[in-house]
Amino acid sequence: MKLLILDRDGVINHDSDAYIKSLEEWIPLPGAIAAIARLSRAGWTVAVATNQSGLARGYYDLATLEAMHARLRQLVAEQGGELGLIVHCPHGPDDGCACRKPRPGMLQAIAEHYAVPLTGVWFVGDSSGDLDAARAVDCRPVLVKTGKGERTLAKALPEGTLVFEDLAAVADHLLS
Ligand SMILES: O=P(O)(O)OC[C@@H](O)[C@H]1O[C@@H](OP(=O)(O)O)[C@@H](O)[C@@H](O)[C@@H]1O
Ligand SMILES: [Mg+2]
Ligand SMILES: [Zn+2]
Repeated sequence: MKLLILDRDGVINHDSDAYIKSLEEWIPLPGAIAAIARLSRAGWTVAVATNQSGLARGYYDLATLEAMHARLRQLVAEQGGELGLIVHCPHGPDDGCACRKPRPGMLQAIAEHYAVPLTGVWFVGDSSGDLDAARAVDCRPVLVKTGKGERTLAKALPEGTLVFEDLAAVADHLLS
């Protein structure tokens, strides 16, 4: 099974230090929807693992988050693709959950859902927590320069991290 796991904010859609708090604020990055659709049409299963501490912080509710994800699925479907499982961590930094990145709980949940091993599966993110979560379960850490990627690139990267301009470039590589 060709499985690719994506972070959401800063990889699929624009991110903001003020959080993405509404459907109107959820704006796909250039080429991101097409990248997911291209991969899906080529037989890849594309899943998402996203921290959403804004829920715990009360910035938005679950219905709003689900509206964003319904819009994401709709946009991918309009380009002939299908988005796989979306897993989110609703907790805050002090909740001590197992799912908030850099903990790998969401990656493990995705692997269990599809009954596949995580070793070598690419996890594409824009933050250090994404890369560390990948390393924790032997996924391949992949950094994109969108979202917080340039800030992340300015720091030391986990061994083996691959770097791409954006999600479109990741798709181009995987489909080449
Ligand atoms: O990149 P993913 O995992 O899809 O989602 C990140 C968001 O949940 C938010 O995560 C927050 O971090 P804290 O949760 O406050 O540490 C901040 O970085 C926000 O700018 C960002 O929008
Ligand atoms: Mg992100
Ligand atoms: Zn959590």
